[in-house]
Amino acid sequence: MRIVVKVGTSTLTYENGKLNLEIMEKLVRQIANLLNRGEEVVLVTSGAIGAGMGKLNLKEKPKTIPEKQSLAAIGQGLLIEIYEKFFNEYGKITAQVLLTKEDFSDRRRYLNVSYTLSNLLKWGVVPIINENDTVTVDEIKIGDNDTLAALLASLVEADILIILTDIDGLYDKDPRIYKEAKIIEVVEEFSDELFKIAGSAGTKRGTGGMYTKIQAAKICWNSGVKMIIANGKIDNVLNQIANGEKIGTTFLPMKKPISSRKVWIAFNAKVSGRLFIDEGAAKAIIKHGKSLLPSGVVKTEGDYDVGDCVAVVDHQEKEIARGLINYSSEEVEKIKGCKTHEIEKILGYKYYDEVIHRDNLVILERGEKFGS
Ligand SMILES: Nc1ncnc2c1ncn2[C@@H]1O[C@H](COP(=O)(O)OP(=O)(O)O)[C@@H](O)[C@H]1O
Ligand SMILES: N[C@@H](CCC(=O)OP(=O)(O)O)C(=O)O
Repeated sequence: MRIVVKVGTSTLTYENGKLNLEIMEKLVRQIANLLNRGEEVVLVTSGAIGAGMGKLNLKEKPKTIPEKQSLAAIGQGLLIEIYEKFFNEYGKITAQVLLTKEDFSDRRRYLNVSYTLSNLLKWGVVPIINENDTVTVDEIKIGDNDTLAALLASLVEADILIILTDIDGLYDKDPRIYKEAKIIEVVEEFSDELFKIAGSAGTKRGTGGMYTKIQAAKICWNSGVKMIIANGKIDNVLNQIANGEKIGTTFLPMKKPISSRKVWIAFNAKVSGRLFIDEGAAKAIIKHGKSLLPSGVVKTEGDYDVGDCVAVVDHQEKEIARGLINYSSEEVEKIKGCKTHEIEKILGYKYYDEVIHRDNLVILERGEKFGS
């Protein structure tokens, strides 16, 4: 079994920002044991900024980017040093991998990451992954490790993503506000409605709270990866999950997940522009699985080239699909609203009949993404 384990800052650090060595040691021991059982494990760890704060005795997370990036640089080294020490005790080898959004959005880099991780796993090494906070600024940032872990789980085609946090799972209401909140044991079918019950981070140290975990669940659901949110403080939590015991909240994957290429288009590719389409075209691509023809395009926005990823927007300005486009923005500007047989007359050439072929189109209806 291939398992991605994500552990959050709220679990790894004490309120004073210092690392919780006991939790880290138990986590490493459990992962080492999973390896001994023959499982493959990728560890996505937060805590660099938190550990940096602890080291400098800062009580509040600083607001400026250079301060946060400096803290990440200080804390990341510390984190890895401790993980290495503990994994060494169990004779396991680790590899630090720091990623940015571009490693996911650039298809070549994406595939390279995938080959390297596959190789590390083949060698029985535990890749320890975090976002490269020291070099990423907002525009090229994934921003939270729940999403990063889900993208990775999809990339390595994991069987399961386990998100360890400081609460027992997803509650039907934010439990800090509602005392009567109940834990949800299983989510069989992902729905965007789930975002409504998600509150923000539980501690000043965490990022994103349940919202980003639900975002992660959406990626996993579409990619065919099971996801579990569980409390990182439960004894032997990873082994219990690997044994199939019911713990926390389980999100089952979609029965017919979308292909890995379409997952990449939907969740990883950089969106370079927007195509506004009419109601007829929206119906044709959503209900009948058709390609997008120039006749349905009403307006184009952004500067994109052939092969770039664009968002497809309906008459209510709702993003309903994403796809790789067959024409540049300048060409689409000229052929929008035209019949396919007119393309050649207008441009003097024709690459394709379709603006986006259905094989390169992922539908995002009601926020859910489906396709073949
Ligand atoms: N519906 C909900 N169910 C469970 N926890 C929630 C919910 N809404 C908000 N939370 C908060 O999310 C927190 C976990 O997210 P976060 O603090 O970002 O942890 P981590 O550092 O592990 O990512 C919980 O401690 C809880 O207070
Ligand atoms: N990459 C950042 C953590 C970002 C993050 O998502 O944090 P968390 O919500 O604690 O999982 C760090 O190492 O500090």
